[in-house]
Amino acid sequence: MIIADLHIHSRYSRATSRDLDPEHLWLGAQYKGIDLLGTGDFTHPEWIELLKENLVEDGKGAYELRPDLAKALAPQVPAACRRKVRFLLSAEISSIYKRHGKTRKVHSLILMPDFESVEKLNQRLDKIGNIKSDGRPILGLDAHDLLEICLEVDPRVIFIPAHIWTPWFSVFGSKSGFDTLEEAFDDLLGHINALETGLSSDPPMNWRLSALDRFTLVSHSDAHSPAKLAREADILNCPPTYQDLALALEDRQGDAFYGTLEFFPHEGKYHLDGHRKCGLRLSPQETRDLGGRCPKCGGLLTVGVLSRVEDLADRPKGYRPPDARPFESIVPVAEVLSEVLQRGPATKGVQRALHSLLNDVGPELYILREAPLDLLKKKGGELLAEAVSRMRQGKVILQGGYDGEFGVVKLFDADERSQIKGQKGFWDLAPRKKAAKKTAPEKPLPFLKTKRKQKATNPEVAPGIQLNPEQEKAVLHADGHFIVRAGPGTGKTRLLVSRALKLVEQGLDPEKILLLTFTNKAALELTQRLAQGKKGPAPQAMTFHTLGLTILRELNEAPTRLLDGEERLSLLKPMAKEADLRPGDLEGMISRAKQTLDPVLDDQAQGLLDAYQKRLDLEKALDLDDLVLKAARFLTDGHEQAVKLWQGRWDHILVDEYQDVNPVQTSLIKVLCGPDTKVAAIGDPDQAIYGFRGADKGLFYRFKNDFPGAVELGLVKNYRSTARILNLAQGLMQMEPDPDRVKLEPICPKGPLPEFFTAYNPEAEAEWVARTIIDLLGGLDSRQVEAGAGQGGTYSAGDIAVLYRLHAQAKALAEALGRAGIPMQVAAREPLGETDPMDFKAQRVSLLSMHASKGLEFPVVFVTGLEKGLLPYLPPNRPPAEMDEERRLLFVALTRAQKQLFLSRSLHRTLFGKTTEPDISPLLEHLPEDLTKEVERVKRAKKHRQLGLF
Ligand SMILES: Nc1ncnc2c1ncn2[C@@H]1O[C@H](COP(=O)(O)OP(=O)(O)OP(=O)(O)O)[C@@H](O)[C@H]1O
Repeated sequence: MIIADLHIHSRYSRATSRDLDPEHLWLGAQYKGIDLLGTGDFTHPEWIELLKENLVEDGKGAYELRPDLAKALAPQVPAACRRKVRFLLSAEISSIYKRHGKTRKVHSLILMPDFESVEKLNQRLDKIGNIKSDGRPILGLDAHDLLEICLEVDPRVIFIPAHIWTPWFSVFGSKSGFDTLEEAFDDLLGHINALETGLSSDPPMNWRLSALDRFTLVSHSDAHSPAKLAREADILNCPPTYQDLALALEDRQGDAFYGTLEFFPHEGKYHLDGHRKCGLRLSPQETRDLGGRCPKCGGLLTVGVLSRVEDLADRPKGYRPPDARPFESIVPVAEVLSEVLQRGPATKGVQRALHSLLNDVGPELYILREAPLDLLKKKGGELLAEAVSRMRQGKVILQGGYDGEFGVVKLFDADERSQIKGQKGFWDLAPRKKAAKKTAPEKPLPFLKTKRKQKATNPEVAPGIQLNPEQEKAVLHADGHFIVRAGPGTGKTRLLVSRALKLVEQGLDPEKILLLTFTNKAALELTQRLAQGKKGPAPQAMTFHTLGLTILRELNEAPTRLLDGEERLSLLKPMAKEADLRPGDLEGMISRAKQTLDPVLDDQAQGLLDAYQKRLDLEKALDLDDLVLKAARFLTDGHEQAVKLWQGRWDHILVDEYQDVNPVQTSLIKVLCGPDTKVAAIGDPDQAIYGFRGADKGLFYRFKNDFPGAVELGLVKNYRSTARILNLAQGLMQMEPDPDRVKLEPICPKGPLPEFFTAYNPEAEAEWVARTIIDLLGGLDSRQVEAGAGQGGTYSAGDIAVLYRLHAQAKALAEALGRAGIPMQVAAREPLGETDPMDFKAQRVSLLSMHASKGLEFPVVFVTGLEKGLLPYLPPNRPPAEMDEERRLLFVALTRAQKQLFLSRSLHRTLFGKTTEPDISPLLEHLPEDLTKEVERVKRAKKHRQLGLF
């Protein structure tokens, strides 16, 4: 028989002992009596490097400590404890994701046969999330998809749902788990052969679920320090190799998997139910009687493992399946000695006694399970022998743990103890100073004390949702051109798609309908929504650029080369130098000139534009601006043939985001109109944010002139944001009066007040964002949950966006979120290179610029850097950004939020190498104070420790 402990952590995991390196693990395994040990944390790049240096293959399918290291350490191992220790490569991954509308937090234990497969897996995971900041990384990846990736990397993977009953972080967890394994793993469940039962449950509890019969029930320590190794473990009846382990777990008939060593589940932190804050420990029945609410504070009770098992069980208490494996319940030797000696398990006295037992008797598991009682009596005294004997017979006094509070397992009560002779062992003990303390209390974490209660506010939007009367009016509008003025969240995209589909439904050929938008992303989204649930051809959605290119191609005017932004800039650089201009400024000037058919330019500008155009002509190249410009010119210049081809090709042209059009785009639309073409434009002048690029929101107001006979419609019902978010956003816009603006009507409830945080510097601001996100996610690990973060948890990382004015702000934010282990992605400015297909599925916090947030929505939005200089942006040595446009940009940012909005600014800011102490953004200066709630200020930035936030 061999003992295996496959789930442990290294020093690279959060809140673990510094001693967790390969050498200490090797020593620890000998003291405990472990033959086969998981390495833990193989996803961490530094740990895996260390493992590669310090472990060698044993030639049979496992790893061992490098012989020279083992030799040097050998004198530290008592002769009675010496054994061969093998390692297998293991890791734990935390998946936090939304599935079927609920946030799930599921931990998985993964074993891989060799370094090669580990590296392949790490390469894939590295593309999906942050595996560098924590040995137990948090990914926004569905546990099912994680298993799929593992299987793709190496079908030999051993994938074990970890500690399956813990309330916060497991597949059956009461807080964020599933009711069945099928729900969690679908089609891939067949690849799972084992389940880890965790400290708070033992085999008899698991036997009550017939759904678990098919699985091997395994137990491991999940140790965060060498002392905790093997507090639970597997007993195997096979050689210590990867292959044999895999077979043992798979073969439920054979006896290669013998059984397990178990904690008394009562000692686990989540055995019973209760409310730690209120000091309430409850049985499952009591919880049920109380309706799941704490009678003292009314808060939700934490439902423990026993309750959860009873809820899901289909068999009575005491049922034992025919092929159930044996198990033994053990109490760690240090805890036994702590009772015998009546001092804390970590005290010197207990440690000394432990060492002498290791020398005289053997490793801890041998002491607990096999050592003759006579020998224990001889080496440790009668009380020790009695304690061990009681433990072996299960004669223990139990007080169940609950809501993060460890339970208590005692071997004697006070009277019994004094009746047994030879109380002390034979160890030489210093006088006792303090009463024994069972476990060191865990330090509370510095969470913000802002309490937030979350209620679902937005109505769940089903695909076939009803249009409201104003939307319907626009969808069905039949007479000529029209423009819809519609604020944020009023359903503009929905309206466009519905109108296009309605026209098809009414019998119009889909080819006669064109939808126009600005970005590839928006075009793709429209295309997908148009295709949804429809068979046959759908109307076409494309960008203005694509339209321009299509027209030029058909007219045989397509360029041989198309210059992207970067190529254009490098072409402009020498010209800019000569003219003593910044390349960016020259590019802006040229681009703006190309947004109108007849630009009015001064001589210098005209000269530069001509010179640039000559270079393009030489290379037979066009830039992106040229696509629309050239197409529009070709058609407006009266090329008869071309006009014939294109005019009236579409009966309906639907234009999204009309506030962002430029004069060339409008000219193109106009020239495409035949006598029967109807243009439907939709937009929001309050969201016009591309004036700096040549967009002209005046065109929105001039629509009726450009498209004669047009009428104006409006949408005012906002389906996205809570009333309080809208109050703030609309309050902001009052500084830009517009008699035609209509007040938005919130459909969602009031919601919480947006919170405003003032930080000392950008790092502190970023840390606040990270802490608040952890709180919103309900904690990323059990320490955070136990410190009070568990009240949140209705959100997943994908529900959250952090917005900033400049990409330069992203660094501090990404670093803080990365250190905290929060799954996140910084929106790339340029198109991404190669991405993992699973990348699209991963749920992460989005870090993106306010401009890039246009058209998106998130349940929770942070808008950071609300300072003068950033908003409005005052670039050094260049004209300041236009105040009104910056206000609209902020309006766009605020109105991305559905349920919760957080705002922040910093008292110091370093930009372009200069540190300033900026005032609050002047955009916010005149806002009534009661539109936001000020939250705690951070005075000084804390120095970062390796553990980041904590
Ligand atoms: N009639 C409706 N009933 C319920 N929900 C709706 C309705 N119309 C739109 N919505 C929902 O309102 C939200 C906002 O819609 P959409 O994204 O189309 O807004 P938008 O007007 O394009 O916003 P923005 O201008 O800010 O980008 C979406 O979640 C959408 O599903």
